[in-house]
Amino acid sequence: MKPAEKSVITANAIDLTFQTADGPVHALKGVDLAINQGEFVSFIGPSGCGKTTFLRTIAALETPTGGTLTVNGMTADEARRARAYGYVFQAPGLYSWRTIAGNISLPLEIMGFSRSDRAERIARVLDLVELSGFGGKFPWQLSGGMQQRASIARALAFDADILLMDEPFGALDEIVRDRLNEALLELWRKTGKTIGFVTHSIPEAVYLSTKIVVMSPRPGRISKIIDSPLPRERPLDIRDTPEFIRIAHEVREGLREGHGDD
Ligand SMILES: Nc1ncnc2c1ncn2[C@@H]1O[C@H](COP(=O)(O)OP(=O)(O)OP(=O)(O)O)[C@@H](O)[C@H]1O
Repeated sequence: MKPAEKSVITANAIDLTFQTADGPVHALKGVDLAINQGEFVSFIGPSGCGKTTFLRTIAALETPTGGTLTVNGMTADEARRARAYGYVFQAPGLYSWRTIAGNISLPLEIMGFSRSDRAERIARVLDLVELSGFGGKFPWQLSGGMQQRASIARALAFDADILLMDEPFGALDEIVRDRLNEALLELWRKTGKTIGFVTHSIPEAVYLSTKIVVMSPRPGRISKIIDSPLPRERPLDIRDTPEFIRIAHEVREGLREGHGDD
């Protein structure tokens, strides 16, 4: 097997049922997926189809009620303890009383990195997200897009080779989102990380991904997996090409089919 084809996340028949006061909620049913090293995988689907739950399951923030999941050959729980991934939430979640550098430093402090190692890592990740020079600022001094870049820097600081991102740009306007999409692709190409990315946006999923996982609700399941033939180098205007429009159409069809049994 070529190194590029090594599966880093493997899900087999994952089921997850939440017990609620109103009865069981089948958030995931029979989810099978292999994510290879260096892939950029987007999860798209209507509200409630289990995108966040699946990402949280990979990160051992939820425990499946059935099936098996491995991350870097470990259980999700072992992978979490081995710090196999960074996790980026929808809201930047930066502490207002800490500077940007201080926010990035916090998990590193908890993990016991030395002061000089922390300083070196903070400088490197700020550079990666193009925020060099902003380390001394407080979150409220930065725009929403810059704050989200800072939260990505925080997730990158301990060098995990997997990055899990739950709709990180959902709250941003389209122009800022375009810029961050470009920056994220650039970062992905530079670092070779494996990325799992939740989105509601078809163009965002098609622009970013090597693989698009279309999900459908009740119960949450994968209805279609689309491997993108687009090159890894993607200027924004690739969105006007027939190939891009064809893939976007395929995703839209997948979403429609997933709704067929509603
Ligand atoms: N902790 C929980 N307890 C009970 N039900 C939950 C819990 N977390 C999620 N659910 C339910 O599981 C289903 C899947 O939710 P999930 O948040 O994963 O969907 P999603 O596709 O990410 O939705 P959205 O796009 O709105 O974020 C939903 O019906 C949701 O209400």
